[in-house]
Parts: sequence; C-alpha cells; structure tokens
Amino acid sequence: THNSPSPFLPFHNHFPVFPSPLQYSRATFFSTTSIRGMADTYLSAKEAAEIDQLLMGPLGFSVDQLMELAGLSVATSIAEVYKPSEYKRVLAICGPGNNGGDGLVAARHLYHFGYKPCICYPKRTSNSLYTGLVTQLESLAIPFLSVEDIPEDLSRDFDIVVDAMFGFSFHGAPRPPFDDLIQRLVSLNKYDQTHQRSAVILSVDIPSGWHVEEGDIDGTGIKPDILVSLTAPKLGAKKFCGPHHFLGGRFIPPPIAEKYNLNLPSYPGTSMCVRIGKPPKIDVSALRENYISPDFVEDQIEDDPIDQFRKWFDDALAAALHEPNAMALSTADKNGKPSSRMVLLKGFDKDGFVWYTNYDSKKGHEISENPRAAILFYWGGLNRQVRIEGPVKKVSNMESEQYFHSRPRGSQIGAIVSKQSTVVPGRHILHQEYEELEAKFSEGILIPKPEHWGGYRLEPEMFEFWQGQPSRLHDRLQYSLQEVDGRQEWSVVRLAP
Ligand SMILES: NC(=O)C1=CN([C@@H]2O[C@H](COP(=O)(O)OP(=O)(O)OC[C@H]3O[C@@H](n4cnc5c(N)ncnc54)[C@H](OP(=O)(O)O)[C@@H]3O)[C@@H](O)[C@H]2O)[C@H](O)CC1
Ligand SMILES: Cc1cc2nc3c(=O)[nH]c(=O)nc-3n(C[C@H](O)[C@H](O)[C@H](O)COP(=O)(O)O)c2cc1C
Ligand SMILES: Cc1ncc(COP(=O)(O)O)c(C=O)c1O
Ligand SMILES: [K+]
Repeated sequence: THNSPSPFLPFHNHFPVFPSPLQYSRATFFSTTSIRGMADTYLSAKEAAEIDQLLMGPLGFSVDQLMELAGLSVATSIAEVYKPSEYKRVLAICGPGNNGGDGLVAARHLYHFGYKPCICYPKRTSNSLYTGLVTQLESLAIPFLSVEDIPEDLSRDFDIVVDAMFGFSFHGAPRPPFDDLIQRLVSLNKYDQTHQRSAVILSVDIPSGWHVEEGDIDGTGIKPDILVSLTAPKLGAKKFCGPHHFLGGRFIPPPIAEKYNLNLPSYPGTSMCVRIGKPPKIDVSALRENYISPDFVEDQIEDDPIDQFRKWFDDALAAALHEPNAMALSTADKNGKPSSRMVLLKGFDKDGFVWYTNYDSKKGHEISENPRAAILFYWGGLNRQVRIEGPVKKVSNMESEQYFHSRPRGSQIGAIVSKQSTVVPGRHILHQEYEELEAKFSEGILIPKPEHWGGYRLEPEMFEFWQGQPSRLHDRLQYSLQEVDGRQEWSVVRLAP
C-alpha cells in the first residue's frame, strides 16, 4: 500500500475522541482510526486484484455478493449528492467486466430509489451472473440502449451518467466502442451555450480510460463529478480533483485491512458509503431543497392539536428519524432578550409538553423571570415543522423525582456534577467530580436528585403544523384557543407560507 499525506476527511469524523465513562454510546459511530491528519491508503492495480482474490477465495465471498454491495454503494453515493427530484434520468454505461456489473447493480438500486435509469451495455457477457442482472433490469422495464441510440450530447437526455466501463483491470488504450463512449463523457461541458445544466458524471472505482495507477496522464480524460472508490482508492484516484469522492464496498474484514495496512474511515451508522477527501466547496446561497409532501388539508386534521401532534410524532418515530423528541426551546429574559437551545421532550398529553433541566441554568433563570416559552420540532426527513407556544410551569417535585431516577446512573451523576450554564475551568474538573461521585454512589445506592434539577411543562396556547410543499407554497395550519360560550376551544386557520 502507498501512504500519502493527503488525508481522508470523512464528514462525520471531525469529533474529539476521548475515552471516558461519560462518553455517549453514539460516539462509537465516529471513527477513532481515521481522523484529520492521518495518512490514507491507495492501492496498486495488483493489490486491488489480490484483495479481490482473497475475498473470493479464503474469505468465502462470492463475486455476486461483492458486486451487489459495490453497486449499492454506488447508488447510495449518488443519492447522497443528487436527489431524484432534480436528477432523475440516469444513463449507466457498463463495460464487459465486473466494473460493468457494478453499474448494472447500481442501476437496479437507483430504480428503487426513485430514479429513471437506462443502460448502455454494448459488450455483454454470457456468464449467468450477468445474464441474471440483465433479466432483473428488464423485469423493471429499464430500457437498454445501443451505442447508436444514445445522443451525441448526453446532457440532452440524461442528468447523471454512470461510468461503469472499466475498473482496476483496465490496461492500454480503450478499444471500440468504449473509445467513442469515453469521448462523449470527456466532451460533456459543464454548461452548454444555453446555460442548461450539463449531465454529471459518476465514475465507478476508476474513471474509465484513466491509467489505474498514474491517473489521467495527459489531462484529456474523463473528469467525473463523483468518484466512488471501492474497497480503497486506487493510486490513480490521487489525480481525482472533482467535488465528491466517496468510499464504498463496506465488506472488508479485519484480516484484509491489516494485511494491506488499510487506513480507512469508518462508515457512519448504517451507510453503504462514506465521503473521503476534501469536503465539497458549496455555494451556501444555492443550498436549498424543493419540498414534495402529501396533501395536508383542513378536513384531514384532528380537532385537538394534541391528537394531531401525536399523529405526526408517530410518523417521525415510524420514519426512524434521529431523536424525533429533540426540540428547540426558546425563552426570553425579563427584558425580552431571547435565547434558544435544544432539549429533549420527555412527555406530552392534554396538560402540556414536558422537558427536564437544571433550574439554575440560563433557561431556568429566564423562565423564572418570564414564564413563557416556544418549542419547535423540525422533522426534516418528513418536511415537517411544529411550533408550540404557551406559559411554562415547573412539574411537581414527585414527577421530577420519578423521572430523575429513571435516567441512566451516569446521567444522574452528570446532573449533580454539572452546574449548568456556569463557567468550568476545564473538562478534567467535570471528570474528577464525576469519578468521585461514581465511587461514592456505588451500585445499589440511591443517587439523590439535586434540588435544582427537574421538569418544566409548557401548556400550549398555540400550535402550528407546517409541511413543506413545492415552490415554497407550504401548508401551515395554526391552532389557537378561542373562547366559545365561555369555554376554550381550539380553532384552526391556514396561514400563508
Ligand atoms: N474488491 C472490490 O473492490 C470489488 C470490485 N469490483 C469491481 O470490479 C472491478 C474490477 O473488475 P474486473 O472484472 O477485474 O475488470 P474491469 O471491469 O476493470 O475490466 C475488465 C474488462 O475490461 C476489458 N478491458 C481491459 N482493458 C481494456 C481496453 N483497453 N479496452 C477495452 N476493453 C478493455 C477486459 O478485457 P481484456 O480482453 O483486456 O481482458 C475485461 O473484459 C473493480 O474496479 C470494481 O469496480 C467488484 O464488483 C466487487 C469487488
Ligand atoms: C439534542 C439535544 C438535546 C438536549 N437535551 C437537553 C435536555 O433535555 N435538557 C437540558 O438541560 N439540556 C439539554 N441539552 C443541552 C442544551 O441544549 C443546553 O446546552 C443546556 O441545557 C444549557 O442551556 P442554557 O444555558 O440555555 O440553559 C440538549 C442538547 C441537544 C443538542
Ligand atoms: C444536559 C442535559 N440534560 C438532560 C438531557 C436529557 O437527557 P435524558 O434523556 O437523559 O433525560 C440532555 C440530553 O441531551 C442533556 O444534554
Ligand atoms: K469506471
């Protein structure tokens, strides 16, 4: 393997790593093996082929399995950068070997992700693995186009072109018809005269036509927008300077990583790909999403906003969103100066919305001076936001006691240690106190709830349910309390987006 100073910079890994009993379990999602500044690894063509042989020999894999995972990595990398709402039409150009197979598999996954793939597969293989992949694609009615069928200017018909012609076994100069296909990718200019967007190019493992180890030798080759390196980047990938470099092929067992000294970033969560290389240069002003959501209209909603909230909260749970109970809490001091922070919702019913905290914290002081608050949920994966406003009261001491003792012991001790929102001279002070208290409250001994720790309950006077819709014409249904015949009743209005 070849180590070079250019670092892997996976997005998710910029995290301080400290071994500690306080460490959140989630921290295990973040790599400890590859952080900023550590050397990374590039494979020669020979090493890449050797790893393939080891995986499919002594390590018990079949080529179908590896190809399936490689193709899935390619499809998920595309989905991370180019949403099907904007980049729907995909052309996968597949070569005669396994790189082409990865392209066929990726096209199938892309179909299921909501893209509209087409295939150009001019040199078919009679091997049953490949005929099976073709049959699977045909059963999805995915069109196969001949070289003659595809337009000279690929941008006319496609938003994304997957270059799955050649991988690490490419050698020499490309032979027909791939020479011509490669030239069509080369001539995809970023913008044509009408300033229409040009199709983006994704290369699987190695940009086809590039020397596997030397890269784009004379600078006249394909310039992909995304490169998905499989297993580990090949030496030629050092020459890649496009905006998006991903690693895929989440199947490398430790014996291979050790033998080849692979210094690879860990994949975040359940992801099949991880971004490597420099973070993309992004024009922040151009960052936006066009929301598409199901209808949210007056005759579908619940009369009681708590019931409506429960429905949406259940949807957020079902969608497996991360921390659906996390909410932004805004308070203000006696002069009206506002402040916000996240807290975790710990219960809701007709009496209100409950969270727990330190009563001596900044928020605690503000609530005592000005006992009103606003809470906000943003469920991005569902294009939804809920705003709730109203007066705030402390929950009963009994309720706080009960909740406090339901927490993990570490968090109970943490609540004693933390004089929340005061200045701490250094992290070590927190750890020192933590360790002392941990020794004092050995297993079985009740950890007393600090006086100043407990819950608040917001009693809603206003709810707004927001759902994103195309062209910024979102749904906003606002519930507020109105007096009807001496009784408080919820009434609903629609607000302009
Ligand atoms: N462990 C992994 O990372 C995995 C990677 N996978 C993918 O597999 C490719 C490597 O696949 P392989 O089948 O070894 O080779 P290629 O797809 O790169 O290409 C071989 C075919 O291409 C022909 N070839 C070679 N050079 C030329 C040329 N100049 N012009 C035209 N055709 C060419 C070659 O024919 P020959 O007659 O020259 O032998 C082959 O037909 C890797 O890059 C990954 O994408 C696996 O999917 C999973 C495991
Ligand atoms: C997702 C998330 C959940 C949080 N939940 C709580 C919580 O339930 N209670 C709490 O006191 N702080 C929680 N915090 C920390 C607060 O955001 C904040 O840092 C702390 O309460 C001090 O705020 P203050 O100085 O404005 O009082 C959470 C932070 C995050 C990011
Ligand atoms: C300081 C603080 N207190 C309380 C909580 C709520 O945690 P729990 O679910 O353990 O009550 C959090 C959550 O992040 C927190 O950071
Ligand atoms: K390729």
